[in-house]
Amino acid sequence: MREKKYKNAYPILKINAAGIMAGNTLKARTIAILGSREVGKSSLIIQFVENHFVESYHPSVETTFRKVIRYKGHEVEAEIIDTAGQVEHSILSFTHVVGIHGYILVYSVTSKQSFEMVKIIRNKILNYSGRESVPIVLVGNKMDLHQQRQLTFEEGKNLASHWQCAWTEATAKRNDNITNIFKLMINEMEKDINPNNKELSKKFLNILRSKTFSKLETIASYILTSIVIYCLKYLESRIR
Ligand SMILES: Nc1nc2c(ncn2[C@@H]2O[C@H](COP(=O)(O)OP(=O)(O)OP(=O)(O)O)[C@@H](O)[C@H]2O)c(=O)[nH]1
Repeated sequence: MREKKYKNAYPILKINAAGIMAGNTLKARTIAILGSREVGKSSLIIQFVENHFVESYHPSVETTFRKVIRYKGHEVEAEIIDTAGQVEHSILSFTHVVGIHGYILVYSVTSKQSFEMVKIIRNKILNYSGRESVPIVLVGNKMDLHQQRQLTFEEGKNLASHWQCAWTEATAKRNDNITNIFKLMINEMEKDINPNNKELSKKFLNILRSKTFSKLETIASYILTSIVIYCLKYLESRIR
């Protein structure tokens, strides 16, 4: 496997343990880009960081890029990890969830298999992190390849609404929606760190629902057990 060389690439995987406030507004955020091979992960990053498109394909070795992103009046120092494409036998390691603030999960609109792979990857992330949800932007790349499309716009959109995450289609080749992917990512990460009242009440309601549910189950099984005991005692007294 050849290692790609890029202007702004740092051939290291040094991950911050948490978001760091440097000065007043500069925040550091670590983003991992995951997905099947050849879906265009490196191309998306290179287009975003270096403003050009790489036509040739070389399988990636993990590489880290940095870019300062301006977002809602703040500057975010993004560390973007370009991972090697995931294949069935090598999906994700534990290092991909340590110190990562957000995930860009990429599929190609020309590959159903890559769409299935993002589902597997998300499950792995949730399992490793032990969380019910993490900040995710789902990206359907290669939207310029109309003739080769295997996935509709709606399929991507529906999956994202099921996961309650951000989603967009994009094309690294035509440079469409690339900056938007990273703005969506920052938005998702900020929501996760500073949830607004609506999101807080949603989370609270979910907890309440699950607690109420388990409470109801306990009460129901208590009542049922009491009835059975009462019936047995009644039968016993009748027999005597
Ligand atoms: N038509 C088209 N081709 C693209 C697009 N994005 C990437 N490609 C091409 O798809 C191939 C794979 O792109 P990469 O960026 O290397 O894919 P990757 O996901 O990083 O691949 P791995 O390193 O194996 O994980 C390259 O030949 C790119 O030129 C796109 O938006 N449209």
